[in-house]
Amino acid sequence: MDLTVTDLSIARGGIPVLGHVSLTLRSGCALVLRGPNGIGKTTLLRTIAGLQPPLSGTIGLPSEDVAYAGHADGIKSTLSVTENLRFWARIFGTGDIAPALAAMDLAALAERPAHSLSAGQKRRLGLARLLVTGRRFWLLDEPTVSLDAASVALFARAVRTHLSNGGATLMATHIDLGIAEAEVLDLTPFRAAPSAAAPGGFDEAFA
Ligand SMILES: Nc1ncnc2c1ncn2[C@@H]1O[C@H](COP(=O)(O)OP(=O)(O)OP(=O)(O)O)[C@@H](O)[C@H]1O
Repeated sequence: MDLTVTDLSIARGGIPVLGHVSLTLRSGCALVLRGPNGIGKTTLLRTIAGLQPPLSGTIGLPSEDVAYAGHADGIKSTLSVTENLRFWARIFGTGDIAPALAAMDLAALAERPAHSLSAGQKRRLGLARLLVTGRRFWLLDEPTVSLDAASVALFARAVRTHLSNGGATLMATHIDLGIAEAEVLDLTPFRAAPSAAAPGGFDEAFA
């Protein structure tokens, strides 16, 4: 089954940001969301991930098949790298964490408490989490923030492997991951017309 988004309109903090977005993401494919700061890339990913409702339109996807990696890494700081991954493997009902440790070059850091990792190492752990979910559709918001060139290359390889195993990725990123088959969707033409904020609308508890 594909991930389909049809005629979706979305808001953030009560203010419409994007209107009438449609896209399809098929197995084995990567789609990159582009557009200027504030256009609504994060809001679109959050909506597709089910973290907020759309204003209108439909999202057709098997929600149990989606893994979302947002700006926060979702790491438990008092647990070690291994314990973090085992925790997520249990949540998602998967088993072996060794391939995820290897893919994101975390084996040497396996017993380190997560709070002692550098920003880039934490990001690698957050991305390794995707690998233990066993989920087919990865929704990724700026996945390469804090990563050095070698780690970006590791991540790009993990994405390519995921695609070749029938997975798919929808990601917002400003950098070129060198994934030849990736398509690009520029959200600029879907910017919502300016309108008044909904009553009480600006701030959101869930930023
Ligand atoms: N917590 C929030 N409460 C209210 N408005 C918000 C909140 N977070 C973002 N916004 C606004 O929603 C709009 C869309 O923001 P969003 O983060 O989706 O854009 P983006 O394309 O991901 O931006 P960037 O490239 O800077 O990450 C922007 O105008 C932003 O100011």
